[in-house]
Amino acid sequence: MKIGIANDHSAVDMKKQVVEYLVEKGYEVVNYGTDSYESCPYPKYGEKIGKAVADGEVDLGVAICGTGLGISMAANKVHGVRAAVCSEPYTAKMAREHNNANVIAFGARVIGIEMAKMILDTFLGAEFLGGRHQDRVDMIMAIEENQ
Ligand SMILES: O=C[C@H](O)[C@H](O)[C@H](O)COP(=O)(O)O
Repeated sequence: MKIGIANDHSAVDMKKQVVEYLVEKGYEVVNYGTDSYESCPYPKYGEKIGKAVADGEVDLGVAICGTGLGISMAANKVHGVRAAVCSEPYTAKMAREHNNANVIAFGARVIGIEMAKMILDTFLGAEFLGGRHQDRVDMIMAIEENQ
């Protein structure tokens, strides 16, 4: 499975640790930046990871900023993206099983690397359940179509 990852300046160190972890686990990881500590706008990186997922360059995305909020908001503006901010594993599991999230986001200023690893393990190990959840996800995507 190919995982894309993008972050702003607040999450460079966490991104490096996450990439190392995912590569160790056997995932192919594509880094969309930033790798600089210089202040930068999170919407740029939210759009990058959103487009990478929407265009099928990667199977799933990881988005990290200070809180996970801004970068996920930006990613969610890309057609076809369902980005979910998670600070613990239960939400990460539901994000995949119920919401078919294709981008997971978290905050480098909110959680530590060990929690990030647990969240990623849970998210990447879960599968969309379909059924009644498919209808609801279809309704989310229909909102985009109707704009
Ligand atoms: O949602 C936004 C993110 O948490 C950003 O990482 C944060 O706003 C950046 O803040 P600062 O410019 O103070 O580093």
